[in-house]
Amino acid sequence: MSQAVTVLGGGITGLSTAWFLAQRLPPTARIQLVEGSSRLGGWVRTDRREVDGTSFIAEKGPRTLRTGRSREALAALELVDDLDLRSDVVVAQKTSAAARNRYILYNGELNCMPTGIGSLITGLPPAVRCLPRGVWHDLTTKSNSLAGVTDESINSFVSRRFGQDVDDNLASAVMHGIYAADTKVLSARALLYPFWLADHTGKTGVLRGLRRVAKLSRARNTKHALRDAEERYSISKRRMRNREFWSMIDDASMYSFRDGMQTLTDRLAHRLADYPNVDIITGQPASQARIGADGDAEIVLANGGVVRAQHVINTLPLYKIRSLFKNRPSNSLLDETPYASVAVVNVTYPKKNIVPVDGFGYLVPRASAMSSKALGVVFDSCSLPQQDYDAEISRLSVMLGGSRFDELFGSPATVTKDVLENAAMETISNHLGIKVAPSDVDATVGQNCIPSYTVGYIDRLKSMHEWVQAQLGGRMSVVGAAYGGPAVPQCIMHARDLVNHHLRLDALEKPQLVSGLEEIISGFE
Ligand SMILES: C=Cc1c2[nH]c(c1C)Cc1[nH]c(c(CCC(=O)O)c1C)Cc1[nH]c(c(C)c1CCC(=O)O)Cc1[nH]c(c(C)c1C=C)C2
Repeated sequence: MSQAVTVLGGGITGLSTAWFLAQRLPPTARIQLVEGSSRLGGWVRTDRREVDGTSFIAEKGPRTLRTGRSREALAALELVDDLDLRSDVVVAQKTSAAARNRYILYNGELNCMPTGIGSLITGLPPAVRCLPRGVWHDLTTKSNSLAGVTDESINSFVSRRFGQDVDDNLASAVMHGIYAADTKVLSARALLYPFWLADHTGKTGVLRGLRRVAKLSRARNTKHALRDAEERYSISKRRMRNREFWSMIDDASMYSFRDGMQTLTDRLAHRLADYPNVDIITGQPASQARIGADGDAEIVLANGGVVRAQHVINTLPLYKIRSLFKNRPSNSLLDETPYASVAVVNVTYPKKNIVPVDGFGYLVPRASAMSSKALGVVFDSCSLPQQDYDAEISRLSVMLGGSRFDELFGSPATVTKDVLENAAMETISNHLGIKVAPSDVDATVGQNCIPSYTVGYIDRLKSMHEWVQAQLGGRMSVVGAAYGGPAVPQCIMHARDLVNHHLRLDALEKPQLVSGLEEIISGFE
């Protein structure tokens, strides 16, 4: 058989993986992307809605991407550039209210997060007053990490070093906004790695230890000096070619596309379809993965069809990978990783500036959980007004559920739209005081959409590395939101890194001891 690589999953990770393969493999190599549902894009989904002749978008998943100089931000921007989406990009400038003002719900009021040292002079809002005390506590208290403990919850870590209030009012809110999960279960070692390391590798506490950790990580990064230099060179060439785009990005704190995030996945899907050596199979879930008689990897589809390849890049969520292997040995990451379900309720008003404050939106910390069914609200029209197309509208998104989904609304599989939409309207009325009737309300449930990196995650990731290597005789690797972080740019960067890594090792043609997790794991060493 001529070279063939199969990509399982047609979300942002699967599409990006197929794209990097198509870019780097010769045209004689077959690339087969298998998606179980009839739609590509996964959790990235932008609905177009129309009310009284006004058309607008409703973002159902991730809605903005971060700019900046991190490898992941640049990987996503390079992809946007290569897909010729530069003129579709809309940004929130660094100086905009959306970039500067982020709120936390505290005692029923919106408290604006400090943006700099100036906030100390203007006065800190009540939710944040615990922070200077917490910083002082960390600076003046020697390391109190427990000997022999290899991980702990973010709640335990933050309250041990900075005080319980800092977790109750601040850290829990931030983690709701990213993982829709509680800091009492999330891993400090996995999600706050530099801070956790600073505490565990010295006696000075977290903040004083950070300088030492930065030095260590600079020393470790020399390992990647060549790669980093190549990446810097590639960006500088792009800057020369498309000055206007890159300088717009330099001034921005986040971006999306005029017609929403799905622009990115749609363009990937269209460009992939143009490659004669890429086959996209939709509406056929993979039901089994096995080794065929000739030693190649085989993916059995629900209709009985079989897709053969020398290598399978599996981007499915862990709960779908579980069912692909008959009589498989147990694995703690596969078997024990919970996923959060989030309901996004898009609410549109026939009027501009409906929200009484300007900003990105607000998050609900644990301290306010009893007085709120929502995890947070995003002020979409304030963040990216370009997406309103000059219409007289205001768009908001209310995020519900997460770790309290079942307790508040029952099962995400059976909850009705009405229940969620009523909870969203109650949230908007109680927290923002908006009483006027919206022109459109639409709830969508993302069932099991965000993996929770719970305590012990890194050890489980290492065990997954071995488990993957043992499957399909070295002909499978994994990449996606459950490993190197759930943000879209992280998924894109890890897809690119995996393809480059496997090409270097020739692992896409011949079986090798690879898992796709090598670089992610080395980041924790
Ligand atoms: C559908 C709800 C989601 C919640 N978290 C995520 C989604 C898709 C995933 C996520 N959200 C953020 C990050 C970090 C991004 C980064 O660091 O670059 C991730 C992985 C941050 C974030 N949170 C909210 C927004 C609008 C953003 C910016 C990125 C994005 O658009 O996803 C708002 C928000 N998201 C959730 C809640 C509960 C919430 C509350 C206001 C859950």
